[in-house]
Amino acid sequence: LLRWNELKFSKKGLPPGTMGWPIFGETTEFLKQGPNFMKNQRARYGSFFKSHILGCPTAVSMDPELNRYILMNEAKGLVPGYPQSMLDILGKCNIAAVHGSTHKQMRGALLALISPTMIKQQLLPKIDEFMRNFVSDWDNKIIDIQEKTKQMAFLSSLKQIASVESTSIAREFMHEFFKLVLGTLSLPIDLPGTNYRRGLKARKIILTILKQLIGKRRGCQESHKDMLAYLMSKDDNNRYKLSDAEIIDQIITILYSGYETVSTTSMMAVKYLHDHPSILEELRKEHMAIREKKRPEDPIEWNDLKPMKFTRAVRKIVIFETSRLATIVNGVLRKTTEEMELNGFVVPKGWRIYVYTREINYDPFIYPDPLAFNPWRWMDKSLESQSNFLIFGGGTRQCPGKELGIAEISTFLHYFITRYRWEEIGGEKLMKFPRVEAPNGLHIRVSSY
Ligand code: HEM
Repeated sequence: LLRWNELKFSKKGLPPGTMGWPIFGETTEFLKQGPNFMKNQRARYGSFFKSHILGCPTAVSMDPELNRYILMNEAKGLVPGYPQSMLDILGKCNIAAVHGSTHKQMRGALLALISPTMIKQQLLPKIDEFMRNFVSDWDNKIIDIQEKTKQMAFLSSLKQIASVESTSIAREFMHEFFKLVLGTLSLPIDLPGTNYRRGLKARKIILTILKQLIGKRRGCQESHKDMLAYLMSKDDNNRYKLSDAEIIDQIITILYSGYETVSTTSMMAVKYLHDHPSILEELRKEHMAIREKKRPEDPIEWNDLKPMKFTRAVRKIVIFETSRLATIVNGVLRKTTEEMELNGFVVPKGWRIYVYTREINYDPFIYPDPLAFNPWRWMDKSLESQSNFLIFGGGTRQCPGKELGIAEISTFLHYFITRYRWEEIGGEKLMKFPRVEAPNGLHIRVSSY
């Protein structure tokens, strides 16, 4: 069978590599060996090789030049290649499901919602209020920081989107949203009891909740200041007039894209800071200095996040060094809409392309002593502007939520480290691949500082 499968994919010009078993390909090896699978294949076949993983013939690129080309050239037929289960559940108007002018329209509408001006004037006050309340009653408790950061990422977004907080709607929405996320990461088998089926059901319930919210807003005179109000606004300030279906998928996009990225980065920042007490102390000193200039009820403002020397470093600690070392995002997926030549090889139509960026994070030439948690390396600004800095993706789909994500995580850490000290209960497993997660949670004992 292995031989037969290799022959089936031995068309002239394809990139080198192996395809594994019919149907299953090399998925088991990929998931079991993790990053070593990719490293071994690269050692044998070079930085551009073929494989068959997660249900699709796939060309894997670990070549920096080629990665850049792929990310910049969506118009040449290199469109997002996320799994069908994900697109079914996230909706037809989801940003990863649309291309060309529709993508421009949806991305433009999103950028207008989360621009620096919007963050400064509207979102940060909401984030601040949310974070200070969210961490307010953790004293003397044992908490699962993984569970808490997941709730934090979701509920903070929901507050920014629809000013909904700690109500029964928020709880129901969160419950369904967690099922939706699981569904997007599962095999698309639509049978009773599968995560995929549950995810589709959760989408239906979420649609009903959002339609009711939109209907209520239309029926009342009260004015709101949140993302939903902006999306629904008919005045000239809103250049992008979206249909209700588009508004709903846009909201699901915002919730989904900022969920695992923000929650996992926050959890891992708490973990790394716990493991590096001297870095935590330095960080805390600076944050205490911000607090001392304020009354207890004063919020964190844009200016607190921007110019201060150390807060700049905080941004980097939480986002860049944590994302680099933990590799929150292993890479991004594209697919070919037609047969094309890449690096002198032929990639057939419909193949998936895995722009696998994980190994860049541990390249000792870019990051000396790459396995050390050393936030100060990011004080050298040129690291961030390098073309192989792909923590937030690159090209036409580079993350539009970068500043918002940074603002959320920074504010969370501000309130957490200025109010509390914490210790890990210890001994809990932490997985780094294929996703960063603590299968049994990450429990910490929190006490006031
Ligand atoms: C630490 C936080 C974050 C990280 C590491 C991160 C990372 C990424 C990466 C790697 C991509 C590229 C995906 C691709 O090329 O296919 C991306 C795209 C995207 N991100 Fe983020 N992200 C973060 C936070 C956020 C937040 C808070 C939002 C909220 C709105 C967001 C919204 C998006 C959207 C909508 C896209 C798709 C853009 C498009 O297709 O045009 N992200 N992000």
